Amino acid sequence: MALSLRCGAIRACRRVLERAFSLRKVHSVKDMENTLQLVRNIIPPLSSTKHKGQDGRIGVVGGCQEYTGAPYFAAISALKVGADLSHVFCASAAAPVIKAYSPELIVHPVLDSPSAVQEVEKWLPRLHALVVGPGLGRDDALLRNVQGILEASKARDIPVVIDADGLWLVAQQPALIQGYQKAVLTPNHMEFSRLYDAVLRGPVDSDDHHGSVLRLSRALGNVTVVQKGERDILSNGQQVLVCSQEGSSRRCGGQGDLLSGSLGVLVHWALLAGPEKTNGSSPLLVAAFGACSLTRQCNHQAFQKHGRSTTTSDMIAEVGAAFSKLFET
Ligand SMILES: NC(=O)C1=CN([C@@H]2O[C@H](COP(=O)(O)OP(=O)(O)OC[C@H]3O[C@@H](n4cnc5c(N)ncnc54)[C@H](O)[C@@H]3O)[C@@H](O)[C@H]2O)[C@@H](O)CC1
Ligand SMILES: Nc1ncnc2c1ncn2[C@@H]1O[C@H](COP(=O)(O)OP(=O)(O)OP(=O)(O)O)[C@@H](O)[C@H]1O
Ligand SMILES: [Mg+2]
Repeated sequence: MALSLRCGAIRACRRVLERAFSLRKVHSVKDMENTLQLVRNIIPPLSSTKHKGQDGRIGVVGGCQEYTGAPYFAAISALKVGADLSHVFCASAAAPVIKAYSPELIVHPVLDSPSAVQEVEKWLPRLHALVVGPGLGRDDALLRNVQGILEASKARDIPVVIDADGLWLVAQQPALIQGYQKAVLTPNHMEFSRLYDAVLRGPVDSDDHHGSVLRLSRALGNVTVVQKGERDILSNGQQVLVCSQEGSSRRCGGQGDLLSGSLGVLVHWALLAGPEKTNGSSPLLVAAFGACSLTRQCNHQAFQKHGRSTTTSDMIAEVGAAFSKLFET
């Protein structure tokens, strides 16, 4: 009798747990779908009445002697997502290489010039968003110039996506973006730990990913933070979103550059669309969710075709189809 009661209780308990688990799963899939719908709302319609430039003029600040692939991946991804013009502001040694990768990019060999800040500043009135950091490297003189470019961008209220070595700079000087509401940071695992340690003066709590992203965002004055990983965790210090769009197990270099370049365009579109299109959610969070989903979907599609040999170029070739699948359904 006692035994059968105990078995019954265990079965009931198991049912409750299974239900709770499946509800949580359904709920999170529903959340993802709701947020994808908000991304669809911010995408500008294609129209025959628009002129070149209206759907986005994006600048990537990065590229040095060692790294030419990263700024190329970011800038070409911006174009493939739907920007009309994509500029790269890089060190002089990187410029001919990046130009040779693609005739579609506008490449300015200015970052190591003594007048780098003024050279980039001339273009700022014509740019809708900047992506700062892919392939920038950590040379002190270049970083000083990028500091000036960030200050000039903030003064003009230009949205900035900060990635890779741009995050290295922010970890040295968090005040550079403290409280800037048009900044989105896209750290990978290492970049997140470095930034967290610099800003919160302690190690990340590896058992509390959501809380860690939320705390970093709050400590930076509600700057939007996207922690990339097995699941991407996004926060503006008030809300936390999780993107677990199916990708693959292939982790070749350059996927983060695809994400930051795409995000440059989506941030511009989201801010242009305004909060009524995002149903009260932060436009920057919606844009970031769109870029994370798109990158992971590109990874998924490329992996279906190329398996272990998948590279970031294969993922970029999937941007159009992945975009249609996620956002033009
Ligand atoms: N083709 C190119 O030109 C590329 C250049 N890149 C550039 O390379 C520079 C350095 O970027 P890194 O991302 O290497 O930055 P870091 O120098 O901070 O190194 C990150 C390190 O962390 C490791 N790592 C990543 N995820 C991890 C995890 N979950 N757990 C433990 N370790 C982990 C990586 O293997 C890497 O060695 C940047 O300028 C970046 O833009 C990259 O974007 C990749 C492609
Ligand atoms: N374990 C994982 N499983 C699935 N997707 C992942 C995983 N880790 C990262 N990603 C995805 O890969 C993309 C790039 O993240 P990653 O952490 O590789 O950036 P990164 O290190 O900055 O890349 P890059 O080489 O361009 O600098 C993101 O879209 C992220 O969601
Ligand atoms: Mg990176």
